[in-house]
Amino acid sequence: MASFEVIGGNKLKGEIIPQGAKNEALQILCAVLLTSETVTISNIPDIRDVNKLIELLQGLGVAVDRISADTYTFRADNVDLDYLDTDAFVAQGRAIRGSVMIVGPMLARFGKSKMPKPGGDKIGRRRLDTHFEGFEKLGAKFTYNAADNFFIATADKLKGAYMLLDEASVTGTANILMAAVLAEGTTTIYNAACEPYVQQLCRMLNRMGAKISGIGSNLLVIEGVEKLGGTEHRMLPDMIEIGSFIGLAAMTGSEITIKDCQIPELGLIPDTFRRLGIKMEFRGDDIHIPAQDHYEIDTYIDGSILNISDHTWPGLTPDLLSVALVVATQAKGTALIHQKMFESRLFFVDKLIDMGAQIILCDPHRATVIGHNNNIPLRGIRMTSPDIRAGVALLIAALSAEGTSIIDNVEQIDRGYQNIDGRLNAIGAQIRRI
Ligand SMILES: CC(=O)N[C@H]1[C@@H](OP(=O)(O)OP(=O)(O)OC[C@H]2O[C@@H](n3ccc(=O)[nH]c3=O)[C@H](O)[C@@H]2O)O[C@H](CO)[C@@H](O)[C@@H]1O
Ligand SMILES: C=C(OP(=O)(O)O)C(=O)O
Repeated sequence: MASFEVIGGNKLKGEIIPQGAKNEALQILCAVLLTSETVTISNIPDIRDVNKLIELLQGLGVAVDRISADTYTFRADNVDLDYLDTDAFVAQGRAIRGSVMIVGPMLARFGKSKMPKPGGDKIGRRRLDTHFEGFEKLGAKFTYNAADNFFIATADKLKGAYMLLDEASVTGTANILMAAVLAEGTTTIYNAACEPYVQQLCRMLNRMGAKISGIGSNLLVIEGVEKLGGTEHRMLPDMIEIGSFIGLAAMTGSEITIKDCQIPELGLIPDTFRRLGIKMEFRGDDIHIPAQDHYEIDTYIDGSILNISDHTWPGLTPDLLSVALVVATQAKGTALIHQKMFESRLFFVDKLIDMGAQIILCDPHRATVIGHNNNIPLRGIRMTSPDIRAGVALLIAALSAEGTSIIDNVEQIDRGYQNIDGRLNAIGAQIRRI
């Protein structure tokens, strides 16, 4: 288990380039299974979860070539279905959440798929019903083996169908979509998730020959096609990393320019941080955050307390609430952070309270944060990173704190942030991997 030793209190200064989007990458990589032709993907982040998924694809027989630091070609012309029965596959599937999205493409192209309960953050219940109910609507037979936690889906030929998803699941929508593109006839997915990750997947599938309309909405219509071909795809910058850097700049009073952000794809993210008092300027496609000694949380028109809560897209992504929460600890004013989707994602506030933050955990979903207006710095402590986004929030807290912090279990952060210590040290942070 690796740790970070963080010497806090330094102001950072400079430019930082966001990595390619982790959650988009996990979808896009699974889609290479839909064709026997070559798919070239660029801006792939070099992070643990993505590398593990690439290893899983290689295990399945996909030919993978790294043609530059962030660009790979994939060719799934010799897929080995027997690999699904190996211990290596089970270990790889269990390691990451994104592995579940091989089920849709495998089912569509080979009529068979299985998957152990996938990994990912332990942030509350993460059910997969939406995925498998969708496959069943397309005519697949689904069995769940409770003894070893295995999901199995088979189908002779998938048939297009109308479905109203029980929830707008991000990976569920991607999975069903990847099955539906090769189904016979028309599929309609209502209450579909429409995060930029899903939009990007739709665009890539259309370039491969799929016929998907309604992209960006919660109503996707897919006319099935016989086969898909190769394509090229470039990942968007990671919007969660961009939001994390905005929060980092505010908490450390730093002047940072985040390069090439694809600002129109960021939805409510910039405005959410603005409401927490963070000033930012769009310079072309860069986001410039000036050094600010103080920032003040907005209130609503009637003077009531700001509530930052998650929602399915185009609402605010739940993956940035931990960062918003840590930012509020040094703002002037009060905010209520309401994590609606996951019931175990706010428990990390214990560590922030130990560092001196004023937070009341109202219940598992809600925390009230009373900011210090930067008058009382957080104190460095030893802590463990419970999940990827709490991990980065704690790293931001440690970088702003007085003294030295140790953050254990930084593999959680490495799941989704590429060389974060190296990149932040390059703009003035003091982080040592121990
Ligand atoms: C690999 C990947 O892409 N992971 C992301 C994906 O996870 P993932 O696709 O696993 O998450 P889902 O969208 O399925 O659901 C997330 C949670 O929200 C709940 N829910 C979902 C939709 C809804 O309308 N109502 C509702 O309450 C679900 O029950 C679940 O607890 O989307 C999540 C929600 O944006 C993100 O946190 C994860 O980072
Ligand atoms: C929860 C997340 O990831 P995963 O779904 O891979 O656990 C996340 O990216 O914030």
